[in-house]
Amino acid sequence: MLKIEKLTRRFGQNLAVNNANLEIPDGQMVGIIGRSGAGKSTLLRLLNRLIDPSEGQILFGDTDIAALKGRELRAWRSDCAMIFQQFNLVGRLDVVTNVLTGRLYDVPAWRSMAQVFTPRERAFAIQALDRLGMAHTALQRAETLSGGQQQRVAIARALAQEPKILLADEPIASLDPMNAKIVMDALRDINRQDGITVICNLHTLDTARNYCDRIIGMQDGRIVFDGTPDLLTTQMAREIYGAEADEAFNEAATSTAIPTAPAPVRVPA
Ligand SMILES: Nc1ncnc2c1ncn2[C@@H]1O[C@H](COP(=O)(O)OP(=O)(O)OP(=O)(O)O)[C@@H](O)[C@H]1O
Repeated sequence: MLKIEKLTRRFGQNLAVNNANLEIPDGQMVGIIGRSGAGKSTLLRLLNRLIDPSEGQILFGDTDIAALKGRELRAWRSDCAMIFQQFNLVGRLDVVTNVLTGRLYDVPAWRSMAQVFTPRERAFAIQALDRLGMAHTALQRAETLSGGQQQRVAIARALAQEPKILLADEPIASLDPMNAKIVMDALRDINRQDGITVICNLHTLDTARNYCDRIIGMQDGRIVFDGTPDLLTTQMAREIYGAEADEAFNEAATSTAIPTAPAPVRVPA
């Protein structure tokens, strides 16, 4: 169980996360929605301690996450893998090495600097890639992959950490609908098959509704909705998104619906 109590993060006078309380049982798939600047990314970054809370508590079981330091903090960051909108792969490195960096917390410094990994670690990385349908790209440089493929590699890298929680910060915001669906299906499979808790910031409402057991709505740093998708009325969703409601409701733009025809190919001039 992940529990946050009165969690607050200030940037100067700005309350990015304001007195948030949540209990997330193991194995849930949670979508966080809200307009730009609502505090979604800050909440995720607090959870894996990329940033520190100004006030409040983060508890995982009996562990006080906000108090962790040094090796224990590194172990928590590894337990709590994160994927990002922009994938954050090292473009000039091959795919399998990118995935292996997911295990660096567990590898002595000299081996990580020299990028020396054991056959067992390599086999584990290939297995993670295979789950995402990406094993055939193992020796390709990451920068040669499409955005959708890069995000699948980023998920494989997260899996290589053997996390308990997977945090995803707008994982499909840069992807076309077909790739968005592949990535969301992969996150759901990992959640269902491995029992890993998935907490995912999502901009489009229909994606949150289609994939998540639970939706959390944020507005100006506060949690203003917390419930199952069927409890989120259109009126409530419109209030959460405010001026961005039309964009968030616009399924054609970034939703996970499969397009009926292939996207047009742009021919270079
Ligand atoms: N490092 C920072 N320094 C100063 N202010 C910050 C910082 N990070 C976030 N903020 C502010 O905190 C608030 C919440 O930002 P956050 O990125 O968490 O929102 P968000 O809901 O994830 O938005 P988006 O969907 O645009 O990513 C915003 O007002 C933002 O400007």
